[in-house]
Amino acid sequence: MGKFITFEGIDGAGKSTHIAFVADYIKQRGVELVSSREPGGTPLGEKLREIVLHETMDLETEALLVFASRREHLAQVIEPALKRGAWVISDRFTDSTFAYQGGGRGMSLAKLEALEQWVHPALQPDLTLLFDVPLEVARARLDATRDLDKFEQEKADFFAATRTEYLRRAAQFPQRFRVIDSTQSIAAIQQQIAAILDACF
Ligand SMILES: Nc1ncnc2c1ncn2[C@@H]1O[C@H](COP(=O)(O)OP(=O)(O)O)[C@@H](O)[C@H]1O
Ligand SMILES: Cc1cn([C@H]2C[C@H](O)[C@@H](COP(=O)(O)OP(=O)(O)O)O2)c(=O)[nH]c1=O
Repeated sequence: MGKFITFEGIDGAGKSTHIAFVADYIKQRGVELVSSREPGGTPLGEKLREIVLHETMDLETEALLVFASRREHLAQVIEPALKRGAWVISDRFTDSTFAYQGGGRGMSLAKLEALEQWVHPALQPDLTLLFDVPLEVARARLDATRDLDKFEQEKADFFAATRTEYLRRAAQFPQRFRVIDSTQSIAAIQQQIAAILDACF
């Protein structure tokens, strides 16, 4: 079996910045690597991503759509890759649903746990890198760079609740989570990530 590594954090925390670095670091070890993202990662999942990121909908519809995208991602990409011994890195996975639909929007965590049990009863990431920053830092980074999607336009209290739920998950599953202080410089963060990855080989 390969290894499954997920990247998490509130929008603007710096996740995307480090994915290419991690991909290169793993490939240098001669390991087959699959790099993917959620919502998305498959043709159907990418269609669902467009809908989830840009349309207003009932909260439970939103949760069901991200889990539908995930089921397809697992079936088509993640599970076959891990079985053949490849490593998979995913920009977001189920912790995002707990943080955004659970923490941010207030959906019952018990319902999300039921969906998680349904969609991937036996699989959890081997490693989850949680990029953690204060809200003001994330907001300033976002404002400086890009047009904002539906989630990125949410207010500070939404992201405060999202961040709190991420940190709760990290405390609940300390064996797979590594919380990275993303106020550090990019170089310092990459040094920390390299040390974390070295321990995985
Ligand atoms: N450690 C850092 N220090 C300063 N700027 C950063 C840092 N990490 C990321 N950034 C910048 O912040 C912005 C958002 O980063 P990004 O990786 O796109 O965040 P995310 O994928 O978590 O939403 C980008 O312009 C990026 O260059
Ligand atoms: C995977 C997932 C993502 N999301 C949200 C979080 C992000 O705001 C958004 C995906 O954006 P993101 O992955 O941050 O992409 P980009 O870097 O292009 O902005 O989807 C959920 O609300 N629930 C989920 O389960």
